[in-house]
Amino acid sequence: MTARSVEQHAQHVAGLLAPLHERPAEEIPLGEALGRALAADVHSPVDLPLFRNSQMDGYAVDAASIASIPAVLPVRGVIAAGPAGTTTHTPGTAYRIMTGAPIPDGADAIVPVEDTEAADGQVRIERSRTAGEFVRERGSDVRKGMLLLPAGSVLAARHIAVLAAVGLQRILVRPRPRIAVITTGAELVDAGTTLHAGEIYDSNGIALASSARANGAEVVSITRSGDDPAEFRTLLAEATTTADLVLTSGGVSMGDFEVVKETLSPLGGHFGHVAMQPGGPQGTAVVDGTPVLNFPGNPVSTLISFEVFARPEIRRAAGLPPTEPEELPLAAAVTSIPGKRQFLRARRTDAGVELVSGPGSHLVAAMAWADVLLDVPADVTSLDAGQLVKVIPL
Ligand SMILES: Nc1nc2c(c(=O)[nH]1)N[C@H]1C(S)=C(S)[C@@H](COP(=O)(O)OP(=O)(O)OC[C@H]3O[C@@H](n4cnc5c(N)ncnc54)[C@H](O)[C@@H]3O)O[C@H]1N2
Ligand code: MOO
Repeated sequence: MTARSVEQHAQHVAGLLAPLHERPAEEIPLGEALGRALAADVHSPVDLPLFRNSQMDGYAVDAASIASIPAVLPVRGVIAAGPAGTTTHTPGTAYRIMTGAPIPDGADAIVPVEDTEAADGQVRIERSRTAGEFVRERGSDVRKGMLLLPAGSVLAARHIAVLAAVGLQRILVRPRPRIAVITTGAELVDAGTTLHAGEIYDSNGIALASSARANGAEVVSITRSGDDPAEFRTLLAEATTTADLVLTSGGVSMGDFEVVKETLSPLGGHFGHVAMQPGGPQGTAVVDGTPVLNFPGNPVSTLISFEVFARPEIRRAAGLPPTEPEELPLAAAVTSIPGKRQFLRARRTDAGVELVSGPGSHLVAAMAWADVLLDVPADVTSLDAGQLVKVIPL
């Protein structure tokens, strides 16, 4: 059986995952919007600042009255930031005013308190100010109706700040793909369980779920099946009721207990080899109308399969920008397997990109130490020190 290329399999996966991109935008509270992508342009419903206000704690005056200094002006009152009626300025007088408080109509400058001395209902001003100084004009930041943030903006705290400042409570964002994770293997147990001979901790469940979340997905369930096809089929049926995409790990290769392959092959699943390492054995299926990606069980294979096949589609569905590969020099020469695209674990150093491990797909600690995958094309078997190479940021 000839292996598919990575590009061919990625294209096949993209076709299966097309429904992820058709889900409608959803309206959510602003407080839950961190990291979400705006589904539509947001225009400001108001001017910002909302009203003309003081930039300093000090005195609201008219610049003309303090043109010659020192000037001594009667203080007509105190204006705090907060609910207030309108006040009107009389030339030659001052109001004590706080930062953010509305400026009296007719006042055109604020004198910071540091440049003043108050006594007996009067203020002595030691320094002139020109009209407009320390005055925050209404609409000087944004005008009502102006584009605040374009569709596609991925909301960071600063974006949420301005949406809150204009008083928006709910916003329209791209939906998060709902993902279910099923791990398989009779050897798997939860952390915190006493290990018996032959057992290992299930790391792929939490790893795939974390990968999905890190790329904008909502994880609806993480479950685990032993090697019994009926058990796996039941979990799958449950998963497809809530998920837009199911990710599985393990059970896809050439062993006697390949629960995923055994269950899904008769249901029209496709299982075969992709010319890559790690991540060679791959499966795909559509179950009850829901796409299912079947990644190999080795911990590094599972994570790299996610990076290569699932991450681009999940990010796109969530409205997140793609992770762009980088070109960096190689610290030391590298050899690679002929005929397979290799994704080697590496990290950026001052000397260039450096491998952190050999190619073994069980080396889960080395995967953690990597910050990039060195992407070696299938037809390349050696790379020289200093050569520019393609890396995929993790
Ligand atoms: N005769 C052949 N054997 C294998 C081939 C092959 O082509 N011919 N391919 C190898 C490659 S490459 C990979 S990758 C694995 C894929 O195997 P499966 O997807 O069937 O995965 P399992 O056999 O279930 O597990 C492989 C390995 O990973 C460990 N594992 C599985 N699930 C988890 C988990 N949730 N958390 C932590 N570790 C997990 C499992 O214990 C095994 O060690 O097949 C090769 N064999
Ligand atoms: O291709 Mo498998 O995923 O190396 O270990």
